[in-house]
Amino acid sequence: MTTPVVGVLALQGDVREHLAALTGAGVRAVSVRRPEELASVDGLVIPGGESTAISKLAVAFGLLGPLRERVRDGLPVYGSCAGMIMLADKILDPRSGQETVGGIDMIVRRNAFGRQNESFEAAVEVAGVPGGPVHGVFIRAPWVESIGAAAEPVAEYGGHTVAVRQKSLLATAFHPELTGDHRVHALFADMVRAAR
Ligand SMILES: NC(=O)CC[C@H](N)C(=O)O
Repeated sequence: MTTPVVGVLALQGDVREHLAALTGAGVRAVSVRRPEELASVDGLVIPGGESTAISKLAVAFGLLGPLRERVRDGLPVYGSCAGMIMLADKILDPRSGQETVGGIDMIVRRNAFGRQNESFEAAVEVAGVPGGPVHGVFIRAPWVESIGAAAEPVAEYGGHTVAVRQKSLLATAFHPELTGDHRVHALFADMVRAAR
């Protein structure tokens, strides 16, 4: 089987770090900025950054509709932090005009762990990631306020769900792409291979 091609939505956020982590996890990583680019990938990462900006740029670049369509058709997608917010069916405190792609049956609270200067790092056990806890970097991180029957919590921190999986969709409130540990991206790469 050929190596899967995984895109990173390159509108705003830490795109380069995800490209590097995906390469480290053994897939071919490419930037996605246009609908034609989205059409040709086997999986997609929505990076950390600012979900309001990513949402507005997705609309401006004509990507929101195609993103929703590909998610509906089963495209594997992994979202970290702002990307988790983009994958939520509902967010509690959207800025005006903020849209999500949706796909995961959950309600997410933005900036739930506090402001930039309340960012923190913690060891987090993630179901499906072997070899012990991952080093979770939480930067103005969301948490999952509530989760529907279709979705499965795969990590908790401080009494809150901080990672979720629903079929071929994966979301983490933290940023494994900033740590040099590629195990979460490797889990996602396996999900992409399984979906092909
Ligand atoms: N590190 C992050 O991606 C922060 C997410 C940001 N708080 C948002 O609402 O989009």
